[in-house]
Amino acid sequence: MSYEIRLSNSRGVPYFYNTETSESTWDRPAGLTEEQAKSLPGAHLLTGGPGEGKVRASHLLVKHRDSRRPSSWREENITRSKEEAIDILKGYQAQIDGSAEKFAELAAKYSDCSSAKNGGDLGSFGKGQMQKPFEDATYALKPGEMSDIISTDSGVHIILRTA
Ligand SMILES: O=C(O)CN(Cc1ccccc1)C(=O)c1nc(-c2ccccc2)[nH]c1C(=O)O
Repeated sequence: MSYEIRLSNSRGVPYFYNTETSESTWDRPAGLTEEQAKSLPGAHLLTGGPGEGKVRASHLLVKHRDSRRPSSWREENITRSKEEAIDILKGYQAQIDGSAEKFAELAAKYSDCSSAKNGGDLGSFGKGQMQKPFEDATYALKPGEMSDIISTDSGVHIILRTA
């Protein structure tokens, strides 16, 4: 029997879809353990649903030549080293000095992420949606707190958790 987890558009909650019989069930089908359900396609939909486990964050991303995509709205071809990117981000961190307003102002001006146009705001997300180092750092923050500098395949970031 092969299943996958899908998100119901009408109810905004996940359901189990049997890919052989095309049957859908809200509850975990008999014979499918909780452990097995966690490894199904779409299993990330089982946690971090609306209101449950979701977080909201903004970030300031500085890319470098080893970023997976060393290009951004700010700079066509990013050649700075990771060390240079960290130094630049440390400069912003000092200017921000814990201020959410300053964070949004500098993210809008300097972030290499397309979210710069929203002052760095990424909106809400649940587990399994962002790169793991980014997700872990965000979930470790309380709302209103800022991370230290973290690194992902995209570059180096400072995160402000907002909800
Ligand atoms: O890594 C890649 O191959 C390209 N990406 C991924 C990407 C590209 C566009 C929008 C979101 C993510 C980025 O480099 C990237 N990652 C992010 C990102 C990383 C962590 C959390 C949120 C956004 N933003 C960007 C961007 O250009 O705007």
